[in-house]
Amino acid sequence: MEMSAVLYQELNFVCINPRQQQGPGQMQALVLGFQPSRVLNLKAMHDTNVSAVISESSKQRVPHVLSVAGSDSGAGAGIQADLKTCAARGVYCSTVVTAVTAQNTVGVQGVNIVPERFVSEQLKSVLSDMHVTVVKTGMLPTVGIVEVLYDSLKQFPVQALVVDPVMVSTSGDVLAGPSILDIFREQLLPMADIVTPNLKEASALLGGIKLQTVSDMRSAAKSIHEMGPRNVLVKGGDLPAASDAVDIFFDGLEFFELRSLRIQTQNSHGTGCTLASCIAAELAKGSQMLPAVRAAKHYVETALDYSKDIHIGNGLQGPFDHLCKLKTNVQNSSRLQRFDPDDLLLYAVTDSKMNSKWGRSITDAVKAAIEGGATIVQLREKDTETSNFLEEARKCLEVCRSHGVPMLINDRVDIALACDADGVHVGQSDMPAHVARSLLGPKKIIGVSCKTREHAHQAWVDGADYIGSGGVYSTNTKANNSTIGLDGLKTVCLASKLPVVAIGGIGLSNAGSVAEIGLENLKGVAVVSALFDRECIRSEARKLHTLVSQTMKTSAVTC
Ligand SMILES: Nc1ncnc2c1ncn2[C@@H]1O[C@H](COP(=O)(O)OP(=O)(O)O)[C@@H](O)[C@H]1O
Ligand SMILES: Cc1ncc(COP(=O)(O)O)c(N)n1
Ligand SMILES: [Mg+2]
Repeated sequence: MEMSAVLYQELNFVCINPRQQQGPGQMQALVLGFQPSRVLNLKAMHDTNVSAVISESSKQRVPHVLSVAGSDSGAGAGIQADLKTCAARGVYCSTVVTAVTAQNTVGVQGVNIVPERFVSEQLKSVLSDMHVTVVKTGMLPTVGIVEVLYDSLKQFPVQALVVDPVMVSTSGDVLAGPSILDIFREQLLPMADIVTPNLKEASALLGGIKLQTVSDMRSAAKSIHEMGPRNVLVKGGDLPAASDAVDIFFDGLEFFELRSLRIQTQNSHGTGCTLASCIAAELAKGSQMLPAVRAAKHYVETALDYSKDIHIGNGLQGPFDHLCKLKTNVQNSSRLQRFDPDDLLLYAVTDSKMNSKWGRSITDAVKAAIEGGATIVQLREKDTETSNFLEEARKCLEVCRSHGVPMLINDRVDIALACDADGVHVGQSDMPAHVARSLLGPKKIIGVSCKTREHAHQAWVDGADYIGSGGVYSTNTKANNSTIGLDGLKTVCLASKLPVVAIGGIGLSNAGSVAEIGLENLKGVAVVSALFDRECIRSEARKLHTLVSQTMKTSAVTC
């Protein structure tokens, strides 16, 4: 069973229709992290026929999102935004139109609701034939339409359901009235893998309470989670006086505060639809939930930034350009976000020997690590020739950028400069951090390996952004590396104000002990073999992410 799970995952989710592949479908659902109860109708897997799974791979089914939403004639939001988002993310998108709106940059001038029997007919046409991976919902204007959707999903189960509970447009026009709230709470939310209300929608779901602060958003996410969805994202695009765009993600156990720069623009019509369809697209490609949400937030930020000055229409709510990446080399432009110490939580460090041992490219390994939950990546390629390294670094950077994950280069400042990586990590015998800083400039991230108080102090003086401290335990990825143990790690943490990531021999068996030392500036663990010397990088990353984030949270409370 375990073996099949591993093999199935490495096939990159080719078999995506659980109705036709009940055994492997169940397996895939588990690997993707969706609870079997959500993947309706699936039978327990007793005897996975691995060869059948492999032959399925030759069919090359594409990841497919079905958008069940309203049409926006101005094409900034609704079905049109979903189609463009999925296209931009390389995912097929089919559509079931629930309403046709006459809408522009001024507001919504009219709404024509599609009769529920015809919504049902559209759902049947698509779901009975087209191997949908993920359903994303937007404007669901009547109780009857929610009912037919619920029935269709029971009849034709999919791997995940993303619910954007659209009620009011950015312009303030009502798209679905309060009459749908009960059925949302009772039927749709308990079935959802994630629900993504904005402030007004979260307030409506909770009976009209006021939501004005990030702390209110946390309480709202918790209360909405009690209605049954597996994950909740309360979006803070409309948070008053917020300098960052802050969203709160809650998976029932942990809260994550997802921040990005707030782009100064009027062209923010359709951000919610775009965010939800991008989450759906990333899930359809095999991503875990939190990395999918992070990637979607980064995509919205990048597209808003690219489109901040475009001018379409005379109203206050302009559309933005979802396909900006096709027009310029936006994906290779610099990261927008500042360095966030919380990015150190699960720090993946690559190793060329391990990748060749398992027959993987660096890019595939990095992609799997990110999809499993790695929050920052360092390319540490000691045996790769410079030209190959640069080529791979460019490919990896594309993957990292599209997920909003920072990518650093170990030691090689030249490679970091040549590919415009987000920064470097230097050891005590590499280029001094202050020299790297003067070459890379103030915006890049610089990390320094430190074993002692003195190293930590020097890193601060040199203008480093974080410290990598270790080896905490012994490791065979670094020859002649002395270990400092948990005590040495504590000494370094206490000696510095810089955020610290622990490194050296850390894996599932001991990451918990590291994370529970409970010092405020210990922000995460860096792992090499525990990810890249494993058959299934994605599932190892997922397990490590859960372990480290939960342990850190508990220790932070008790300290
Ligand atoms: N000006 C902005 N700059 C950057 N991100 C933004 C901006 N406005 C909204 N967002 C982000 O867009 C996403 C959609 O949020 P929001 O606008 O609140 O939803 P909705 O469109 O449903 O009202 C969220 O991730 C939010 O943080
Ligand atoms: C058909 C349709 N669906 C959804 C929205 C919400 O988008 P926004 O909140 O950005 O106005 C919209 N305006 N129109
Ligand atoms: Mg908005």
